[in-house]
Amino acid sequence: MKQPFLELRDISVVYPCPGESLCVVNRLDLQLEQGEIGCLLGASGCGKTTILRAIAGFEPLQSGTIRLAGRELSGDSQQIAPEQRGVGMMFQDYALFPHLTVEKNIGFGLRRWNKQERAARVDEMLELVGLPAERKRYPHELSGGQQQRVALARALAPSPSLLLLDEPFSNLDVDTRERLAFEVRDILKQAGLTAILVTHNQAEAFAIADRIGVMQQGQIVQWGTPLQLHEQPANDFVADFVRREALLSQRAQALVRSASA
Ligand SMILES: Nc1ncnc2c1ncn2[C@@H]1O[C@H](COP(=O)(O)OP(=O)(O)OP(=O)(O)O)[C@@H](O)[C@H]1O
Repeated sequence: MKQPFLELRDISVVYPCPGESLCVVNRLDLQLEQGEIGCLLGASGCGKTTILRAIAGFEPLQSGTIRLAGRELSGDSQQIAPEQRGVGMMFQDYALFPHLTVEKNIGFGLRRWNKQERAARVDEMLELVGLPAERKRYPHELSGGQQQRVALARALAPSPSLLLLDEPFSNLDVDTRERLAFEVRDILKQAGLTAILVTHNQAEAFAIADRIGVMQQGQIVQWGTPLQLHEQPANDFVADFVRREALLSQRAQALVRSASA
């Protein structure tokens, strides 16, 4: 039987707290095929970031296994170090180096590459995110949206097998975040990358994801396409969550229209 590209099987993550332990991720399953964009959507504190940290190797599992591209990353038998997982990360605060130009920021993870290969890869990434003219600028000379595109280029440059995006748009204004969500989807699809995005913003999830997991208290209540969540919510919690934002994103509207055409 064909294995999924990314598989989280029955994983639990527990934080030690004074007097008791806090089970933040509770026997969770998740599967993603190569080239798919998954999204974990849920209220603050439901465990979204913890799942990304477990995939990246920063949080040990209490139980369960994480496999990527046929390799066990975390499980009973082994715990691969974060830098050996082939997993890239991108966060909400850009985390760009302020004293480095755009091209040096993008090339930062390629220091072991030879000079020509590194320069060619940086050029390719600048083209991909549409910023070749900004290559000599410093982060403070760019808009928030441009900075986030540099952060994306830097995360993609070493060709990770999987990209994790933790609330990447939350520091941006509403118009920019919606536009950038669509742009990022296009860039990821062009690069053929498998990715997981974490957000509590439904419009963002619908704009970017092939599959969305609605989370509640450390579990995924429903894992489905945007259309499935919208048309066949698994229970009242999912229905309320999906309905909560009165205006659906443009993509959700387009999906509903094309399905009923
Ligand atoms: N290192 C830690 N030690 C103890 N508890 C933690 C730790 N990190 C997170 N938690 C707790 O675990 C729970 C889940 O946190 P997590 O950051 O995964 O949630 P989240 O869904 O990403 O929330 P948000 O949307 O606010 O970022 C929260 O109750 C949080 O307070």
